[in-house]
Amino acid sequence: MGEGKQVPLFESKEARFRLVYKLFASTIFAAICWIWVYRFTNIPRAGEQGRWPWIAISMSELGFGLYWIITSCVRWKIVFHSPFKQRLSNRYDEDKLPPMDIFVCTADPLKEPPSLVINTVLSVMSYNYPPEKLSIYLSDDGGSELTFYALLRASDFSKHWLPFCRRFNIEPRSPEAYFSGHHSDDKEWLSIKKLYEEMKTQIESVENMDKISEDMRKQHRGFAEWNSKTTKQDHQSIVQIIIDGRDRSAVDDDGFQLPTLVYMAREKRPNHPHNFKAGAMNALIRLSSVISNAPFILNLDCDMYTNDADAVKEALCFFMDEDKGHEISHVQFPQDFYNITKNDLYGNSFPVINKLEMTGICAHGAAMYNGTGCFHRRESITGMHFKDYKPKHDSYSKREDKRTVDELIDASKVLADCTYEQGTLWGKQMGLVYGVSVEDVCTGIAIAGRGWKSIHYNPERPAFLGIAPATLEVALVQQTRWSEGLLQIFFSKYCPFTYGYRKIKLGVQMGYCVYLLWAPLSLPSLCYVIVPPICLLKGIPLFPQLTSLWFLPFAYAFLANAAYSLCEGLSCGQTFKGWWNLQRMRLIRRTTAYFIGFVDVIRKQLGLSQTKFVLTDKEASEDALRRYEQEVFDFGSSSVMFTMIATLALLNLFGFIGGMKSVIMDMNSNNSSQLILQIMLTALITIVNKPIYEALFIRNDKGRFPSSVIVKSMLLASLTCCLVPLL
Ligand SMILES: O=c1ccn([C@@H]2O[C@H](COP(=O)(O)OP(=O)(O)O[C@H]3O[C@H](CO)[C@@H](O)[C@H](O)[C@H]3O)[C@@H](O)[C@H]2O)c(=O)[nH]1
Ligand SMILES: [Mn+2]
Repeated sequence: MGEGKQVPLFESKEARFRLVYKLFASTIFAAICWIWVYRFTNIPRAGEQGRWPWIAISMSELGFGLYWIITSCVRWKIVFHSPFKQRLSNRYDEDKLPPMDIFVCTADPLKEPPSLVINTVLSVMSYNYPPEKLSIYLSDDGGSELTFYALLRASDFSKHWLPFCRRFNIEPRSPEAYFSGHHSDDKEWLSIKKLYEEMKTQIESVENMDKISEDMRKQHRGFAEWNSKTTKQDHQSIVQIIIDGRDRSAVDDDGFQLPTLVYMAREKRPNHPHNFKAGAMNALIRLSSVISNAPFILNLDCDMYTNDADAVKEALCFFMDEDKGHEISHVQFPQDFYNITKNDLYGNSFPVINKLEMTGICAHGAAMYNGTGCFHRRESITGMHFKDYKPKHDSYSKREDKRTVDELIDASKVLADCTYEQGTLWGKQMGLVYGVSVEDVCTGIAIAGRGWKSIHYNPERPAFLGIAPATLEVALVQQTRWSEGLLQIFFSKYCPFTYGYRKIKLGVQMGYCVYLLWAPLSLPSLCYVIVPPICLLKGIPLFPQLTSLWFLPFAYAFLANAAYSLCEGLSCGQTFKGWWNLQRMRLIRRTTAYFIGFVDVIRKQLGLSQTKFVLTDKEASEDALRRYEQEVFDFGSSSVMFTMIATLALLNLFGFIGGMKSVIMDMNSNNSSQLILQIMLTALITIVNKPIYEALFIRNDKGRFPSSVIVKSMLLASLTCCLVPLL
């Protein structure tokens, strides 16, 4: 304290050895160009056999090559940021720290059980931060009195939980996560555990009954908001201030003030589009500006509990740095999950994305906003341009709002009404952007375009942990929504290249495209798994001979890329098997979810369908959970995507068998030696797909393919093979 120029509250370090990467990447690029030349100079002449497959494969390789260039962009420069929370504590007394508003979003008491939601809420209530400066808002798009009931119970429990957390300085502070990982015989410990179990049992029994008894209803006037006509899609705005942080009697067992706790279910009417999470967030931004109006906002999904009680302080180090803090709009922590199994069968976790790619984009000044685990500056998320922003250097004194709770509720309710946004800029230039199903990424682009800088911060210990999809179907549905929403952004006015022109650095524009272009990536991928096996069956060669010089770039590009990606995965903490599993999931995603996402975007562009948001299931059946934990594929439903997966796997198996047959029967001919690379490709796809054949032919449990899928895929694949000779 007191030194002339103050030491910074965070530092940024550039990763070393980038030159080595750049050299290596140049060699791959050379190989890619060589392949392009080969494709271009060897096109079969019109009328010659195999002209169209050749053109298709060439286009795919052009697509893959261009995409590769984008992905290497996010690896060009890597910058790691680290905050100094001790310096923050030394510099600011507790009462000088800024208030913080925390938004938790939930949307469905069945897919997101209230017992899960309140664990997230309790974890953020118990931050190592002055509780009177925290205000927690729960947005319930499910409009469910079960969730409201659970939140009431949690507010009672917090009176015991907060002192317990403080006294024993425990981690993590989600009671469920804490108790499932710790044991003690201490008396106080056992008694708090008992209290938690009691609360949980009660909440779960209410969840099971699916209604609130009259007795319980009498306990809080808030229940009067629900009647027999209230449904998820049709109800008035409900706002309840469960704990008023200004109320001197709202204290925990140790006599410390409790954080403010607010429940909100914004108005829903069947004829009003509610814009999903973006709509909920915008209502929260307005509502909180009346009730607490903190300068910083933390946004969490309801399944993301905080795993680091100091996360708020760490984030503030970035915002409050005297030198650079005022330019920063948001600090994004990576999405990590607590239910990832060792080898991550469905590739749900993103170690390489979190550690490398996101830091690679951020190195150019703007971090993606990923919807959860993100701290925002209120002005920037509301829509202000950086150039209009006047940093406030005064300390953050407590707001003295003399209004009563009822007055506050009345003043804020209208802000959550359907009609409030009509004729305003909300969803366009204010708040989160409407109209795309990945509102978070789009909003991040909008904010960067307004001149703000932002930070992606990946701490050693994950600061937030959520639930990853436990079944393949749920995982693919989520990937469909993402790929579709991301491509929608590319085609919208927020396309980084046009919207960001001269406003966002080229590195960031390209970096975003790694994700925005997931959906179109499905086209070359599909081509690569369909055309080669079909051509094999017909004996049409598509790749150079083993003895030809042209073989080299193919071998090098493939092997060097695979080796690099393996090293990258291992260095980011993946296991070898985890990396292998991810390659399979990439193949599956690109040929199913991304393709469906692509088709949906085209339909939307043509005005044939509307934006939707399929909520990710946070619960799975016991049977499904067992398979998930044992890392056994779950194909047990008749999704279209499963038929696609099985058909493509069979097609490659048939292609491989057909190719082998023709080589063996025709050992010495020139043609068969030209087919070797193609056979190797189908063989590789077949090896990667091993679990799919098992689920088709060998397995007997509920996770195998349903017979309808087996029949359909067999028919489709064999029909294709039979039709080939006619082509
Ligand atoms: O109408 C809605 C729909 C969703 N949500 C909430 O949005 C969050 C994200 O939904 P989820 O089904 O868990 O989607 P994910 O794919 O897991 O979420 C990621 O991707 C979304 C965009 O597709 C972002 O909104 C999320 O923040 C980001 O974590 C959850 O808390 C939901 O409760 C709402 O509040 N209202
Ligand atoms: Mn989620």
